Amino acid sequence: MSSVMEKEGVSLEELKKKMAEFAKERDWDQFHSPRNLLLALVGEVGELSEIFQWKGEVPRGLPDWKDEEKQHLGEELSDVLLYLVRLSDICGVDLGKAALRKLELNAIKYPVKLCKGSSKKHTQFDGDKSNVNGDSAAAAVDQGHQQ
Ligand SMILES: Nc1ccn([C@H]2C[C@H](O)[C@@H](COP(=O)(O)OP(=O)(O)OP(=O)(O)O)O2)c(=O)n1
Repeated sequence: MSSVMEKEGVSLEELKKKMAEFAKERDWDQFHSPRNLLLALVGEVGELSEIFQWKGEVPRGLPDWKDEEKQHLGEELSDVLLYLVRLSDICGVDLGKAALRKLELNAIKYPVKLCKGSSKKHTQFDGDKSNVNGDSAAAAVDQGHQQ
């Protein structure tokens, strides 16, 4: 166990394999259907939200939180991540690739020159709307990948 906890970095692929092993050893594949995993994920997002509930805004880095509170936060964040990784796997989606593609789409939808310092949604930008059309952004990203 200590070797796992001392590890510096972890990949989505590793988490995917560990979740698959975890489920297989327990004969839980039967329960890990897309819908069940989605509901479990949403439940864990609820548990994560409870940690922040009624606290008001909290400063970045959570400097005033006790170690136990931060550890609990790490556990709930992990539950969300693990169910998300498992849901993606069971749905046949390569989450790492999908996330990288989405980052590229986001960069096209939110060009620095239009949105720097603004939290507006891309549909609210003035100016060149051709830059912020989701379909054309997707086509541009996918064409780039084919070249
Ligand atoms: N059928 C299941 C049940 C659990 N888990 C794994 C994924 C989560 O990381 C964690 C969730 O376990 P619990 O449902 O016991 O939830 P918590 O860990 O949040 O515990 P509690 O609800 O008691 O706070 O266990 C899983 O993969 N498949």
